[in-house]
Amino acid sequence: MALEFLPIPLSWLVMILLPVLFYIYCVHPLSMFKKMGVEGPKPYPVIGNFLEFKNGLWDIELQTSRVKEFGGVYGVFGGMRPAFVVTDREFLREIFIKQFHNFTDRSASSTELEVRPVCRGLANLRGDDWKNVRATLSPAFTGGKLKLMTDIINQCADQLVDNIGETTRNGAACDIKEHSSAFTMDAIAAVGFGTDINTQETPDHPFVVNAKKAFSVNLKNPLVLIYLLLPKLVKPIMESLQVSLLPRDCVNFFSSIFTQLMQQRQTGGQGRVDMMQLMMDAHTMKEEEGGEGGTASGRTRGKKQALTRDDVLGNGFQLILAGYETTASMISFTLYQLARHPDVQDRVVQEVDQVMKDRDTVDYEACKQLEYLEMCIMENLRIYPPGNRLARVATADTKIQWLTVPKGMLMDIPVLPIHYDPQRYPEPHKFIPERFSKEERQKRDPCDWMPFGAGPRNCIGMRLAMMEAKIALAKILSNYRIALAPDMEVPVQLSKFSGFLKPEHGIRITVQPRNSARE
Ligand code: HEM
Repeated sequence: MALEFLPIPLSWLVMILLPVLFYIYCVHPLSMFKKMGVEGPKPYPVIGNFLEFKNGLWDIELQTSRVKEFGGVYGVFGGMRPAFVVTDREFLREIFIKQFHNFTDRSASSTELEVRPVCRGLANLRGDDWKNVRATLSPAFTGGKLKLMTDIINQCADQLVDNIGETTRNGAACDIKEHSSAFTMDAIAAVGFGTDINTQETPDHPFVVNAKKAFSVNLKNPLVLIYLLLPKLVKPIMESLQVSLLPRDCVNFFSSIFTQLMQQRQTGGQGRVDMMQLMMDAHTMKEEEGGEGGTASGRTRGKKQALTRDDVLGNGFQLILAGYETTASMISFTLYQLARHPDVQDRVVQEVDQVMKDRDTVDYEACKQLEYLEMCIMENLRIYPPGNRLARVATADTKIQWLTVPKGMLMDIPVLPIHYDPQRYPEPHKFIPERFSKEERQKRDPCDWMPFGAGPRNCIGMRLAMMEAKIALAKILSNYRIALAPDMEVPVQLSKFSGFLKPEHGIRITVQPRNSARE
């Protein structure tokens, strides 16, 4: 075909233009790091360095070898998106703490999907919007509020102990990951949102089914892959179709749950001071201001921010999910470690017995006294962090030592090579709780242990998660001696492409009721 005004046929023009465009958009940008004098593995057009993940996201050996080869700061392309991979201690301190004002966000507006209500969750917010919503939600996690939550969490933990007893009757093994997940779901729903859903009794409860769907997103999903490779290109399409990375039915389920909860709280409330109520108070502030349509600046009052309906739905959804699988992994993987190290288990049991001698419930004070248990949990989180990457985006052009960081650049922080660095942790594959004694912790750099992130934008739920884990573990160990089931693989096989820590075949344990149980 020839267009009259063209000197050459259109097909020729396309054949010339396509390679030129391909070069401009997919080849030329890949020389960026070379020009900056930053090393890194060789990227390929379109896929960038995605082949680095061909063996999965939990390949400790490969990630550690990359740091050895290229150093503590190197460049990669996630698809066509450039990022600095940072494990150097000084650089980490600059990003997370000293220059936090230049790295407040986790993703850039040009790549973050604006699909409501998911995009309104705290973890996705940027700039002042993030700062204000964080100030609104933070009071839900103070020591005073945590104290009020211990009774409910203890009740959930009692149910957990009973359920373990029930499943393991006659010496059968149980998957402690499944039990822990049901426990953490009940606990977060009750303490955060005042709903008693009792998923421990009903394993196929819609809360569990839908929450699991939210965690099933992984790199095998073609939609995720296309978005990861070419975010800027695919973002407008996904936004116009309102497609988020999470399954629509799961988003719809939780949106309808939180809409009902909002209605309940509006018509009388339940008198609780929990995450839901803090959000509702901030939402009422919104309505007093006259509607839902305000801008971030218009919605700001002091530091706390009035929340729209989407804000409440997005954050409700995110808080439930953030506190569910992560905390369950922490509990079940710690039990896996204790089962593998009977001598450590003995010491924890001794401490638990001592602390629980005059108590029925693991109260706030007891949690503080369970110091050796805390060391075990922390060492387990070093070896098995529930998430393995952190992210920050430069919100302004800046410099860190010799490195020029342009605005919009993604800083990709892989937690595994930091946690398995023999300089930071000699014999890194060994489970040694003593690494987290008070004295050792005081000596340690804040960016050497990052299962909960670091700096002002670290995990908002860290203290709640630690408290839940201590209560559950103390209750289990007061009642049972635990061992790995004969069919449990050692070391535990991880689900390679899951973004969150996941045992491929569960964590199977057997239990022996202790004589001193519930004396
Ligand atoms: C073992 C349990 C948990 C682990 C390992 C964990 C881990 C993390 C990590 C690594 C981050 C990112 C931090 C950063 O970028 O520096 C994060 C953020 C977050 N976590 Fe957790 N988390 C856990 C439990 C919880 C719980 C129980 C809640 C709430 C109920 C929660 C809510 C959040 C929220 C809302 C954010 C976003 C914070 C922000 O952007 O300001 N997490 N968590």
